[in-house]
Amino acid sequence: MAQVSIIGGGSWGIALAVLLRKNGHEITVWSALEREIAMLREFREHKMLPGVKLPEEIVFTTDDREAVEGKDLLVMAVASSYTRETAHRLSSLVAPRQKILNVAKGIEEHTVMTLSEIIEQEIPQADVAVMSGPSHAEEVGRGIPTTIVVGAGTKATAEYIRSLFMNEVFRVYITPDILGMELGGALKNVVALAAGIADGLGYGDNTKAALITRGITEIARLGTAMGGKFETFCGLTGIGDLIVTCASMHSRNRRAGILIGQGKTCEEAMEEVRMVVEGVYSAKAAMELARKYNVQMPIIEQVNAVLFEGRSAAQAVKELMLRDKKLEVSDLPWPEENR
Ligand SMILES: NC(=O)C1=CN([C@@H]2O[C@H](COP(=O)(O)OP(=O)(O)OC[C@H]3O[C@@H](n4cnc5c(N)ncnc54)[C@H](OP(=O)(O)O)[C@@H]3O)[C@@H](O)[C@H]2O)C=CC1
Ligand SMILES: O=C(CO)COP(=O)(O)O
Repeated sequence: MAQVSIIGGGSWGIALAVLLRKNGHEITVWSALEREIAMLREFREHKMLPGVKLPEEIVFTTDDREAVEGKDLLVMAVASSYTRETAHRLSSLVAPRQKILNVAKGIEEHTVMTLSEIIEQEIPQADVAVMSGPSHAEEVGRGIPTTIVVGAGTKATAEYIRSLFMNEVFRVYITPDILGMELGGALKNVVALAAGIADGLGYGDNTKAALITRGITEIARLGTAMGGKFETFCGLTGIGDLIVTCASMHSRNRRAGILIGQGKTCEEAMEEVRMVVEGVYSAKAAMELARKYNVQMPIIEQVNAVLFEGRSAAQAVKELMLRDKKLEVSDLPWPEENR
């Protein structure tokens, strides 16, 4: 049995707390917000996971020391915009090579760093790993079969973390390609906003399939230019997570996109969804990275224009449809060129 702390009491952190408790581990849930902890203690349920009872044995705390000291694993489940300040706050309490698993998805806007890079910068003594894949908290909380990937700096760390999480409804794969995983997880949220916008405009399955397929092409183009492995973008943390996020009503990014497609502003949509819409924060960072690595990301460019420059959603779709004519796969030769 391991001692695990979940850092952040949002829906994903709580779903993972319930899963890990079912696997027999001792769980502490930490939040920076006293009010969140008081509600979880009192109601033993998270508002976004109705019907998922939080076992009595889970300890809830706002005490940093209680959350960190002596734990076998810290699961960083705060929204990406709080990753740096939370890591900074807890840093001095983290022991050398203490394991930290980031489960949030995002890229920091002003530094364009991935979340594991931020944690490593703030807590250099930690052994940092990531977990990502198609996994809505609402379904994991209900024990619906789910597959996911753990990436780590060593195989031993990845295998250890897998041993804590894996059970008959939660299958865990492992990989050394942390960068590819994190880029896939962050960038799919921006494409999911586009998929939601298309739904909000009343478009259909053809449009959705186009956005998913061309979206993963964009993600892989940037991701491989940055050093991620192409195969990772074809896997659970790439196309897998993109499909689930573009297709599911559980997705906050898709739901925010639908509202924007229906005519709401970005701020109004975020207000209405009332949970973290990570794609809005990753969109600008993605554009910055596209410029830095000199790759084309037309869908992500149009999402930025709609979110931040006042372009109408319908105009953005028109611009995507009428952009320069292209080959589908850029380096396939024509028969006549081989003669
Ligand atoms: N929900 C899902 O299905 C999945 C979510 N994720 C990722 O997990 C991350 C968290 O998402 P989710 O749990 O759904 O988000 P929620 O909107 O449910 O919760 C927001 C998170 O932000 C934290 N937070 C809010 N204010 C502060 C603060 N001042 N300081 C520190 N932390 C704060 C909350 O902590 P607290 O509650 O303690 O206040 C909570 O962990 C996101 O990056 C998301 O992309 C990944 C896979 C699945
Ligand atoms: O990452 C997720 C599922 O894998 C959750 O996506 P949303 O943040 O859009 O809800």
